[in-house]
Amino acid sequence: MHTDSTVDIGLVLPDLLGTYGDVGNATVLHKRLVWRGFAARVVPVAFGEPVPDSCDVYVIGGGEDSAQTLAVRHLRAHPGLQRAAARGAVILGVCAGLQILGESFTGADTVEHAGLGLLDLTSTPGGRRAIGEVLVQPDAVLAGAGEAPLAGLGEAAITGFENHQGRTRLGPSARPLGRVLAGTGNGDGTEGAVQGRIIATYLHGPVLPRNPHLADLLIEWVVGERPGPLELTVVGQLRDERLRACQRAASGSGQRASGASAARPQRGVSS
Ligand SMILES: NC(=O)CC[C@H](N)C(=O)O
Repeated sequence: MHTDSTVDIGLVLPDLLGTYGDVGNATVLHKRLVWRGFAARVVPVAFGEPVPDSCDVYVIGGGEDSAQTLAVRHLRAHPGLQRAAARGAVILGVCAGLQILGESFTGADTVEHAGLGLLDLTSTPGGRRAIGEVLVQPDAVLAGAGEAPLAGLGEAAITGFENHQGRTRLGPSARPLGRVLAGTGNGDGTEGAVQGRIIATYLHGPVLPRNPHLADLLIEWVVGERPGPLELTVVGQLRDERLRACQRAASGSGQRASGASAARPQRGVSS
């Protein structure tokens, strides 16, 4: 159980990394904590400010290549996030955030930029921009032989919206968040990355309002116990609507990812 009185949610560089409402991920964590009776606050960290290492959980969103390059320079110059990760802080990275948390990324400038080295992954530009709805089957269901399922995430599908040029290759220390059933994700049939208490994904939406089970997994890691259920009709409606849109994309178009997952049966896809 978390012992401090207040859960601090670090909102990392929302002025640079906040495309598609990604800052809403911090709002969702805050609300879902407060509704369960936890004291919580969002701690925005603006460009130019030092990065505190004291937060319990950090969210870092997406952005265009130029903003992403500025952001990584800032985060390397003020390594509070890296110190927090070393003591086990929970981190959610989205799109540019995913790439920044990795070992390196190459953007439109064709320069390889060093990342923060918190995730064993590298990102390089793909052939065409990946844009559209994404449907992901969590590895909790489709863990490979010898792989332990990602405890706490359950079988429910993850949905989101992607818009990125980068493709990401995971190293042996990271595992994917799931398998792509519609969309592109990492570009090899997998989506996102999990390593220790860090989860990263290409999914905007933002991802946490659309996937409350993912929000609650992060909260479980932060507070040290499984949070109780929240019955929120509007959240269920949003989830159902976005799942239907993703399933249409999965069954219809040429949006499917290249890679093994596209051929996998859609067993266990649930909300
Ligand atoms: N949406 C994003 O965060 C984009 C990330 C990165 N600039 C890319 O295009 O791959």
